[in-house]
Amino acid sequence: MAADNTLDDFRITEVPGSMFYVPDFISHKEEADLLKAIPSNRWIQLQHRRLQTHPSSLSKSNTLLEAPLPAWLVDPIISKFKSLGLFSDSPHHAPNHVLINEYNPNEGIMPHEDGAAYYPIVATVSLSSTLCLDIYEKTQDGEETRLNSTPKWRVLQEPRSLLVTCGSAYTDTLHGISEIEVDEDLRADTVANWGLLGDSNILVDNGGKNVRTTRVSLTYRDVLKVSRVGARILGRPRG
Ligand SMILES: O=C(O)CCC(=O)C(=O)O
Ligand SMILES: [Fe+2]
Repeated sequence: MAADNTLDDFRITEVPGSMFYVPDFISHKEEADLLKAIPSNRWIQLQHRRLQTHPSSLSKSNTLLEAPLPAWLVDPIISKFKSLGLFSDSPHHAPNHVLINEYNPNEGIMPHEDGAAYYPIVATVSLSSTLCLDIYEKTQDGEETRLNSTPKWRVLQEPRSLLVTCGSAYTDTLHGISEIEVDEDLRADTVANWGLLGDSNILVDNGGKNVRTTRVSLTYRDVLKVSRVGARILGRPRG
């Protein structure tokens, strides 16, 4: 990413609402440093991926106990967000929560919405492997909101890239990662962010296929409800 780029240079115009894809958002060295810094003892193993949350997971009422993010999750990523103006309109003007997901080949995440616990912006940094994020349109059927069973768009996430989803792209769609080993039929007319990719030639040379290896994603969000109870326990006066 060049220093004079603005977020609008990276808009995925095919997807309504606001979605942006920034290739090479971080360097190879920054990627390697992040992978090394991820603590090996904080993973929670799920059936189809493993994950960890920083500074901690949300309570049942979707409240975050106020605590700083670890330094390695702040620099360089949040400084780079600031230079793009990301999170400037969100309540805390910066992300306060990071979810780290790790997917082996054949692993993924079911279509879902990120929901109302967060301000409607999510910024995802991808590490190690390329894969496709499937985006589904919600359709209104009378009172009922339904999910179309086939993805409407596919966004390819390369290692070191940033994907930003906000506005109606956040509220009116679902996203998921299919549990496959190879993403196929990757072409200009099937990948929404094709023109923004860092290296589309590698896909062309590979017959439109991407063979997945293990991918790690860092999803940055601003949790709306923050409790200061932790600060009080640490000795701040009440009231
Ligand atoms: O790994 C990703 O890119 C998506 C993760 C995700 O959707 C989530 O954690 O809510
Ligand atoms: Fe999500």
